[in-house]
Amino acid sequence: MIEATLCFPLRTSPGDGESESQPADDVSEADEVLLIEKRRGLGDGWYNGPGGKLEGDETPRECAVRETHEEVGLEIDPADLEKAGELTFLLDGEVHTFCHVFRTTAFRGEPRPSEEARPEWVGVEEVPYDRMWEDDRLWLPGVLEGRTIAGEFAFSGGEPLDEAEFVRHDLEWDISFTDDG
Ligand SMILES: Nc1ncnc2c1[nH]c(=O)n2[C@H]1C[C@H](O)[C@@H](COP(=O)(O)OP(=O)(O)OP(=O)(O)O)O1
Repeated sequence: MIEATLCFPLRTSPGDGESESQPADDVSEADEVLLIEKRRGLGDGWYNGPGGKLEGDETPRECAVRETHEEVGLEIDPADLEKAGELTFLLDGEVHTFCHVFRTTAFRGEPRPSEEARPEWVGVEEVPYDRMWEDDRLWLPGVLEGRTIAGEFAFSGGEPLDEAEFVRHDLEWDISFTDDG
């Protein structure tokens, strides 16, 4: 089983008379989310949050910080990540990937592209779900509203996961995580 992370930085778009966007004080104020267009690997060409697989003995929180920095250059204090979800992706009845989802309104730097990803700020009401994993439209809107989710998503048809058929899902909202990563 692969253990992976996704991270969704959120900010407030510039108001009248302001030239720059600001990190939001909390999720309810945020109206833009940083997505990436993936340039390689699983989900190549699709939009997603920055993230990827855990390496060595790092924690999910450390992984989300490292992947966000590697992919788009933002710096995040691990303590500023809020655990928002636990997603289990099944392929042909077996757990393929367990994914920890984080969001944050506190980060430093400006996003820049990398070999792995092209970053793009998008309005939380304009997320391009037709260019994302099919399951994202089921859970990401709630995560961007500040809710928590435990979800199970079943795919069928063999590897690779991003070419398999999405067949079933089960969602539980507003849960407290026993382990916040
Ligand atoms: N079904 C679904 N919906 C939404 N997001 C995902 C899935 N399946 C997934 O695997 N994912 C996410 C989980 C991870 O964040 C990425 C996949 O990670 P990947 O790009 O393979 O990991 P990296 O460590 O960045 O890869 P390399 O650096 O080794 O290329 O997609």
